[in-house]
Amino acid sequence: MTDIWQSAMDHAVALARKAGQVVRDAVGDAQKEAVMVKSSSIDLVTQTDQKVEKLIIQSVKEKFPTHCFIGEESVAAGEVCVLTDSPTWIIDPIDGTTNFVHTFPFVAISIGFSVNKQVEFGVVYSCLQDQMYTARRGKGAFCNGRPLRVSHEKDIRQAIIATEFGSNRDPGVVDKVFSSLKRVVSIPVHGVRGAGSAAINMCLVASGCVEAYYEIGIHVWDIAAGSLIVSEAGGVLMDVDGGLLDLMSRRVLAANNQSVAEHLAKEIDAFRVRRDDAAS
Ligand SMILES: O=P(O)(O)OC[C@@]1(O)O[C@H](CO)[C@@H](O)[C@@H]1O
Ligand SMILES: [Mg+2]
Ligand SMILES: [Mg+2]
Repeated sequence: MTDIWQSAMDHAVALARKAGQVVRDAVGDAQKEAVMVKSSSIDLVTQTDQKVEKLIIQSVKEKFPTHCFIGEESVAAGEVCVLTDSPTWIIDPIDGTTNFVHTFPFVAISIGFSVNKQVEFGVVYSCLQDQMYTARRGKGAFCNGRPLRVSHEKDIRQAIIATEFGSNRDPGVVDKVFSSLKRVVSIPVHGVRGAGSAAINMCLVASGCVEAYYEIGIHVWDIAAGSLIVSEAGGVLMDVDGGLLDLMSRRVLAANNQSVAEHLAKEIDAFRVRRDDAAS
């Protein structure tokens, strides 16, 4: 049976590769680039983020003129951020802009594609590592064409957990982030890591390198593609409170299996943040 979204997915992979070249060409010069700030002094954006998002959206518009977009830098420029049932490209042109600015080598282009609010395919290109992660709903997840499978570990005490400190440094939020982290470290788990990119953290879960990843404060463009890559690699997704994942809620927990996920959810202070689709 023909896959109606195959040509869109092929286009996404080609665009991610092209965008990755733009990012690789710029990374050495990133420190010379004007680094601008968005929601806070540590929420960074560069001209390369904006250039890559334009490149992707322009090309998709030419090929699929009826499709919709949620793009990180377009939303920052005032576009609405609402996930509808229409075919929608959900784009993070550089996930890991802080890494990009500092030449820390985990920088991804993340492209998710949803229809009826369900992610149909996800593409995450870790461009400095030249690792192309892809997933098509119902057809598995791959890295550079090699099938991905989550870790078999069932005991969270034998696990590595990925998380991030986030870009909200309000003292009350920092307290909550650290109290969760203290509980997780004290389970005790084998270790805690963070790549500085939600998309890459999710690909690490899908690859079996880490058992789980959680974060509060991410956006839909950080996790749309990665969420399908995790589930197609056999993993589970949920809200940090153990409920159903809501792509717009800015909270995510991805794990290799239900038992690790549920144990982790019990340790997290699941505070709420303003939703991506909150009316502005
Ligand atoms: O603004 P960017 O680079 O697209 O993305 C933000 C982000 O890198 O920051 C978080 C770290 O707190 C990551 O989990 C998330 O993906
Ligand atoms: Mg991001
Ligand atoms: Mg970004």
